[in-house]
Amino acid sequence: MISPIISAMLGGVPHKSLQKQSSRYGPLLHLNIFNVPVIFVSSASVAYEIFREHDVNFSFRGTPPIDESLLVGSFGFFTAPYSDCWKFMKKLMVTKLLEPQALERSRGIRVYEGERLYASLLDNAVKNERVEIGKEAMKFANNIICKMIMGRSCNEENGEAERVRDLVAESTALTMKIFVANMFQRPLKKLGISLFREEIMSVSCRFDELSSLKTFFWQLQDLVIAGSDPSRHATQWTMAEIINNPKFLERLREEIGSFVGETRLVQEMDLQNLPYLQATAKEGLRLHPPGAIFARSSREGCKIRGFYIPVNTPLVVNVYALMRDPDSWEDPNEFKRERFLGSPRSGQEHEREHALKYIPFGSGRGGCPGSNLACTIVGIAIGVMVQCFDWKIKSDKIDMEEAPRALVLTMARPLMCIPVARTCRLQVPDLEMSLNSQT
Ligand code: HEM
Repeated sequence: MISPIISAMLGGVPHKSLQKQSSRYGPLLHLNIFNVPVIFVSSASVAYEIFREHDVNFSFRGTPPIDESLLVGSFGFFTAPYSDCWKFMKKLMVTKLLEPQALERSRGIRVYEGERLYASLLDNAVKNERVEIGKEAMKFANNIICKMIMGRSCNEENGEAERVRDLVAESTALTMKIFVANMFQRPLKKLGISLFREEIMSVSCRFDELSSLKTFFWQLQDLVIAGSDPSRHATQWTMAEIINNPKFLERLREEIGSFVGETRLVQEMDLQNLPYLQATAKEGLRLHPPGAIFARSSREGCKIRGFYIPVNTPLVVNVYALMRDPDSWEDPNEFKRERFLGSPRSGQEHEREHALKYIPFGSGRGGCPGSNLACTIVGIAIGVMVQCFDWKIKSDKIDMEEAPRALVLTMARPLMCIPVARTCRLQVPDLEMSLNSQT
């Protein structure tokens, strides 16, 4: 069984191959790979048990394989051990940037960037130019996050912004390698092998060279990477689902039309009144979670379902398999927004059930602190694209194939389409004026 697991991780589409192995051997696999015990989890009930009973024990992502690197060194949010320092950093980040009051203070930034996204797509539409949806979404998310952190977006004119976005994409593309290097570092160290060191250090050094980011703490660079790339993938996958199903597009447009109208651009404040849009984005994240797999490591020995798990055992949670688990979801492979519509149930039981099944933002103490911001970014991007444009594609249907060898769920072929401006009475925003009204 071990060799299919290794080839799953290094060869095909890892979350899918692991899902296949789990459906054959069970939702909790405990394997010894090159003498390294590894646990694979692929069902909601097992994940829930782990994060309910052993959350602190599994809140650490393991010792980074290359300590001096910016991407994996032990000072970032992703790699720092759970400690008072980590808790302090996280609290600071949440209170200053990500909690609802902080998001309220930075709302002007997202309104402005929404208008900028619209103006840029309108320009492409006038020129009948093809756009890569993922690139537009990345630009949008990256500008927002950089502005929220540094007070300004990166400079488009001197190529700085492009370099930052490329480095963010390169960093996420490296996650599979970092993941493997991290998991097998003990046997590799013994053999004197430092896997992928050169590639990781190269991206790290180029990040370090960027003068615009010099003012950042390392942790804030982590935020730029953690926030921009998943938002790009989430927007791209969900737009692909929408374009493939014209009825979805119509229904969303109807909703936006009836609440927002046709004379102003949809924005963040509207999202709470647009349940279809919210449900569409949620379902997009369920079916195509950008973080398809996440890994943690045990800080001490513990028992899970009767099995003893030794200290420093890597735990691999297959988010993708978990959110397509037929025991938790009806028609798990179908894009059904209805599952997130209807009267919201509240109370502990519902929250428990929800936490059990729906984990595109991870779980427990290491879970994503940017989930509210992420839902807003993805919601506005999709809202603007749906409200203002029709989308022409080359073939009848968009190919939904997933790229191989990626831990971040990536489309095998980027979504390219031509925006066609709709005949609505929307004013082209005066970006100069909006800029002055930003907080
Ligand atoms: C659609 C967009 C996003 C998705 C799908 C996503 C998903 C995730 C996932 C799966 C994790 C790992 C969770 C775990 O190990 O349990 C994570 C961690 C994290 N995310 Fe997000 N994320 C998104 C957007 C953002 C944004 C916008 C920010 C902030 C600007 C952000 C900041 C972080 C940070 C700092 C961590 C590390 C947390 C820790 O180690 O304590 N993410 N995210």
